[in-house]
Amino acid sequence: MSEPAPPAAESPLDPEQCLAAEAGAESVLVLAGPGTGKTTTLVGRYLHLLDQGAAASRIFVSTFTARAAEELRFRIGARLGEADREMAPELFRRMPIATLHGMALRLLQRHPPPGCPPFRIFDEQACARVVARHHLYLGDDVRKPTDVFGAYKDRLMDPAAALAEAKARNDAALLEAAEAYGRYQRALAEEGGFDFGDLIMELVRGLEADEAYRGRLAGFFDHLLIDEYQDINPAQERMLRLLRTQGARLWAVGDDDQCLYAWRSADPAFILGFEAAWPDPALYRLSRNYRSSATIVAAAGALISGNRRRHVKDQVPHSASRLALTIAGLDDDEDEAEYVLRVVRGLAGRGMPWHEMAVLYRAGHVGSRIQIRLAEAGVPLVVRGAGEFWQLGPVRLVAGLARLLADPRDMDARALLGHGKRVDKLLQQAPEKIDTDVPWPALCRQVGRLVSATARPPGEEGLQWRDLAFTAADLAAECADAAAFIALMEEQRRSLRRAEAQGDAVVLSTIHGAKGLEWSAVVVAGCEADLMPHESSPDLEEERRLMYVAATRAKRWLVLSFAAERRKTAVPSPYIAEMLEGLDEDQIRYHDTLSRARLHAKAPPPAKAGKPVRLRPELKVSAGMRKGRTPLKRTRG
Ligand SMILES: Nc1ncnc2c1ncn2[C@@H]1O[C@H](COP(=O)(O)OP(=O)(O)OP(=O)(O)O)[C@@H](O)[C@H]1O
Repeated sequence: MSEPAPPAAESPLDPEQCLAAEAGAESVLVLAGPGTGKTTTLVGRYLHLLDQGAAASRIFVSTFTARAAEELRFRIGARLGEADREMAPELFRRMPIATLHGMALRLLQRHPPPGCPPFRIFDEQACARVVARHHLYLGDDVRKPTDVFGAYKDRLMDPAAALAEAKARNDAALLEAAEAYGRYQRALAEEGGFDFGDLIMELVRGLEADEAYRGRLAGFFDHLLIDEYQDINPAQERMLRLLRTQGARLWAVGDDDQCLYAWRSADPAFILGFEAAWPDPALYRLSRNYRSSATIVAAAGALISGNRRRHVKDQVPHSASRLALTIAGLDDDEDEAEYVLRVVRGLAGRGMPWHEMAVLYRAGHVGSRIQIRLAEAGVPLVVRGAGEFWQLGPVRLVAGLARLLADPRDMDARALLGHGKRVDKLLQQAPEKIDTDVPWPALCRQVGRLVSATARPPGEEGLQWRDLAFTAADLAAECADAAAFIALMEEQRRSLRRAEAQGDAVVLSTIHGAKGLEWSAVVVAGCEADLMPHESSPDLEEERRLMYVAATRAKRWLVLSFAAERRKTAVPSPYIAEMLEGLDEDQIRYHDTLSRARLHAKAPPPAKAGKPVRLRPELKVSAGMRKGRTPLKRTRG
């Protein structure tokens, strides 16, 4: 990971933040909305503890991601530097600031519990290989097997407990999952592997089983400082409980409205029930939003008030700015990418550094067209989450297979396809399913359909897979022939690398990847009814929280964009209207009259005059595919 940029000097804490930072109770929860300075207060708490004589090595700080841990370490280091209290580098490096998984790993490696076997960490790919080797796929096409096994671990259930639950409920799908889980754990054990979920589970097992061991480990810490407490799951809560048995104080910050990880067993009940769950509890609230304009605070507040299961929080915007929120209703993803380019260039023209801008989206494929367009136009960018478009699994399969079918001697195409069961299956089916005697664009569309249909993983990931496969097929079909496509790919890959190499860059990220961050200008792209809330999500409150997190990353400029067609006719997300409810007319700006019409129309108006209208019958080729696009204009920008 690259080193984070030096943090800006931090402001002194306000009175509410000071009270929270200096709280004396045994269990403290600081409950507050976005931008109210929770992380800032956590840094303040840390410094306060040092002032009180606490040793840095005995203050454990947990963050949600490893990147956040590094940023926090940096922020604390900078504050100590400002106060001429620099730490010895070795001490600084060893400060226990990590994710809860990271801390479990550290403890297991340095102080293994009695009976814990030596282990290697298996990352996501290694775990997927175990699943493939042992055919641990589940009949239910909704969730990935490793997610299902992970969810058991998040609830501290071993295979025996999973089996008992399945039998008690007499549920065939649960039984299948529990049996597969048992085989997965046996396979991991044979290879001496621990996956991520095993770390906390093993540590908890050791702490629970052995009182002396528990006493020793719990004796390491006097303070546990937990950021993003809303995303804690049962296994993590248990770990904290056990690490407190020697009297460590718990100090947590969180916002139930930003709980985004229910699918990883995060449970807002932990933050909602904090006071009943911990000894000598004290609740502190922060009410001043230092991040966002009055407009953004009002719009986000109106949105989140639609959720029922939450703590209601009043927020006072520190900034009185009523700068308007912009709504842009575009024709399609290509038009949206072009629009985003205009927005970022416009802001850069007004002097805003690139790194103060972000484009956020619910589903990775929404970002792909934008990623390519910005890179092509020479805008420096970094992609968080999914990564470079041409390296993504389904994209490589489409590009590789289309090129290989067009020219069986194209060795680069073979390399692009890679190897594995999925590739074998595709190559086996291609001669039967694909007519190679058709022009290049039609060939690409057939390949897109085949990749989407045959090689798709289950669940939401499968929907993303489908969309990425179709986006890649669309881009390929826009070229005249395979040679033109190869040239396009190369040029775009080069511009993406060039764009990434520069330090000052626009961030493109999924909303999940934007947690805890802030930018002066944020475009939330793909605000459409089937993406926000996502069509595959059963939890509408969590979907609204996602939109809330996206909107509240913005300091001054917030743009919500939607397309009238994204492979099929699309309608705006209901969340846009919910946000506008909180605003006055002067706080809303429409990109153009069509955007206003599209937002308020019962049936979406047609595309702008002068643009070729994509005909619905073409969609019959395949749900989700479209044909007849104009060639990518190589001269624009
Ligand atoms: N007392 C203060 N005075 C001025 N600015 C502040 C103060 N406290 C926090 N800020 C600023 O407010 C912004 C948000 O702070 P921070 O990231 O700590 O909020 P947060 O509550 O953790 O947000 P989120 O929940 O969205 O992650 C930052 O730019 C921070 O510098």
